[in-house]
Amino acid sequence: MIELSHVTKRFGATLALDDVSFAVRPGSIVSFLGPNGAGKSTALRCLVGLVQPDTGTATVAGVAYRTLRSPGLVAGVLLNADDAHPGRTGRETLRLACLTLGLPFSRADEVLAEVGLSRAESRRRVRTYSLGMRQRLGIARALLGDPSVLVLDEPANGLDPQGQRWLAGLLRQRAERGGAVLLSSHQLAEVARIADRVVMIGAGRVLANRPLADAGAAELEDEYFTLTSGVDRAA
Ligand SMILES: Nc1ncnc2c1ncn2[C@@H]1O[C@H](COP(=O)(O)OP(=O)(O)OP(=O)(O)O)[C@@H](O)[C@H]1O
Repeated sequence: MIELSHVTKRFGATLALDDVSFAVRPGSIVSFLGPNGAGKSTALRCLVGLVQPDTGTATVAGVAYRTLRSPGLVAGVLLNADDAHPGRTGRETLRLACLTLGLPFSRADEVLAEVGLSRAESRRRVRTYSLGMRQRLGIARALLGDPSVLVLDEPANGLDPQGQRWLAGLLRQRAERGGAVLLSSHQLAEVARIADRVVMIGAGRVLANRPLADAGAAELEDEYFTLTSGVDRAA
């Protein structure tokens, strides 16, 4: 379970989040949608303890992320595909993470295969990776501890169409195994294909929180533009 409850966050004069509440239940995929500056990343950062809400609570698996002893075993997080050190290989990056999480090195090779990074690619330095390859490495890092919660900021960014389809399948598998998946996205077609629910946010406020059911990309696009058209950027 992922839960934000009445979260408000102000940066100086900017009200980035205004009484934001929503939950992601086990077994479901929720997509977080909103214009640039709407507050999506701030909400995700609140969830993983990188931003402290002014009021309200943000929890994963029922507790504040920063109180978890081995967070990577509970919640897999991808906030920025450029987190990995450019001078290390993909495999070294994951092996280091295995050490932190107390996992055997063989787990690094398992997730590398799962995200489709080949043996040769995993032995190249991250600075030589394309955006899509860095994104796959970031997803591998999030999956390493086989967590029941995934928090992913624009995970499909840079993935080719095959990669996007692969990601959709992977996230669906995690949800079917009882995982709670929260991802932010700007790609409406991807959201319509992947998610069970959509939470739309504008100027820090939740504008809609509803199941997607059979809604297609066109319907979602209409709703998105209707809801966000009158909303100013966070101010
Ligand atoms: N550390 C910070 N200091 C000052 N303002 C911030 C900070 N972090 C975010 N903001 C502001 O808070 C608002 C919400 O930003 P946020 O990054 O959460 O939006 P977003 O929905 O993720 O946008 P995008 O789609 O462009 O990634 C913006 O006005 C942004 O400028």
